[in-house]
Amino acid sequence: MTPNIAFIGVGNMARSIFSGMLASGYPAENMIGTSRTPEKRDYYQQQYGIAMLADNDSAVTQADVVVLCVKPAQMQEVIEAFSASVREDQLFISVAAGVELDAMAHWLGKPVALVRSMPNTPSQLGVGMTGLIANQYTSDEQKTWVSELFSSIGHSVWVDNEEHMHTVTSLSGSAPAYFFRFLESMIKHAQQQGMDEKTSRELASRTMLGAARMVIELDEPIAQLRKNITSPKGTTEQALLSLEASDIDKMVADAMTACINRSKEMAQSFSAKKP
Ligand SMILES: NC(=O)C1=CN([C@@H]2O[C@H](COP(=O)(O)OP(=O)(O)OC[C@H]3O[C@@H](n4cnc5c(N)ncnc54)[C@H](O)[C@@H]3O)[C@@H](O)[C@H]2O)C=CC1
Ligand SMILES: O=C(O)[C@@H]1CCC=N1
Repeated sequence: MTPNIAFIGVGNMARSIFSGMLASGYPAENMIGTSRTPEKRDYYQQQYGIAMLADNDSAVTQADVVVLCVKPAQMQEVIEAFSASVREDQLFISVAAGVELDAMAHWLGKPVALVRSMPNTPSQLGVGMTGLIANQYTSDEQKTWVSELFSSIGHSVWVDNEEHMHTVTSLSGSAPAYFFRFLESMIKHAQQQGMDEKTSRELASRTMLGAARMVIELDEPIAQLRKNITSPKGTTEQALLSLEASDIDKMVADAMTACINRSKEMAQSFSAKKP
């Protein structure tokens, strides 16, 4: 039987997950979403055909699996408000950055299966990348089901140490934004050279896609793929020398460290809210 899934707090991430699931054939009649905003409820219900409710408690009651998609700062209040309706046969999956299993288990108040995930927005196209970790009440069967769920919207990896979720956030959860930012700079510069936005966007973004596919599909070191493009005394060499002069390793390490530090800071502040 297909499990009923409730998405608590439908926004960017919930939409990315359920639209990917719908595209891979998960039935809309087995999905419920919640939102406090009437316009959003109407929009998602009409656009995606899933039932949209205002009441989290009612959505949780109807669900076999509950996907918690509110912002990290809202998680405690939202979970505690429906915790009386939690059943021990349910599976909870959180997508929130920086909210640890321990804190969520405490707010849920019962020994329930709980998975912390860190997905990303490419999930909406079925090419997401998700990091996962489960608590001690999650069975192997439930873990397999969760792997299958995230496989339907891309790829997933389990980590065995929750500390690694900070690194996952910096490598895949937040990272589409770094790549978008890099593309924005490239497209802006091409436009400064007089090329129109549409043409520059197509050239740069299809190149990013092609480069990523080469890394994934060809069994070659990334440095070798780079060297294959870099003719001695050629054009690429000059671009790469310029990136090295700007200390690209440091720039990237600083950005990832800032992401990791914020994730750790959030984990600390949410766990501190436990009595
Ligand atoms: N956007 C992204 O790329 C990623 C986001 N995440 C995580 O996903 C979660 C959601 O992020 P976004 O979707 O970007 O935020 P969002 O703001 O687009 O979505 C959150 C939604 O929750 C709704 N909401 C707030 N309080 C509610 C309540 N009491 N009852 C029902 N709905 C309520 C809001 O109206 C909003 O539509 C966060 O915890 C974030 O850390 C994780 C990975 C990637
Ligand atoms: O920026 C954030 O906090 C969320 C988590 C990963 C991507 N977006």
